[in-house]
Amino acid sequence: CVLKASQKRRPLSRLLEQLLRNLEKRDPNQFFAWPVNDNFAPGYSNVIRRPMDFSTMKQKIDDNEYRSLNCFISDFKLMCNNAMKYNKTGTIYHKAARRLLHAGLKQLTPQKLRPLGDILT
Ligand SMILES: COc1ccc(OC)c(-c2cc(C(C)=O)n3cccnc23)c1
Repeated sequence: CVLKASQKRRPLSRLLEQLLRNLEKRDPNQFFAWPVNDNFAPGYSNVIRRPMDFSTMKQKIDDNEYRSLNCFISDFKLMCNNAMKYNKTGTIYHKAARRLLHAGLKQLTPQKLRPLGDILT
């Protein structure tokens, strides 16, 4: 039988896409959906050396750039930490990043991921 396109994806890619969708739900304002634009964030590219956002993470999944779950989690943390570095404490972006990081890492604990089986090993 012919596998559907989604079934042809590598198991890790399908897992990461599912995890990404769940993380994106924690960003209702879509502050993290796209790369931060220097026009809206003056001097951003001078302060943040390694920008990251959900659309870039999705592209990296599609390009099979993530060799492991840990690499995926590192990019998620980078994205949140960038926002907490550039934006002052108390700003909506700093608060959104702290909330997103906290909620996201709770979804990525071994207890939550163990049921997904041995594709993580
Ligand atoms: C107000 O609406 C938007 C829409 C998209 C954004 O980034 C993709 C942002 C945004 C996202 C950020 C972050 C994540 O630092 N940011 C910082 C300064 C100014 N704007 C932003 C805001």
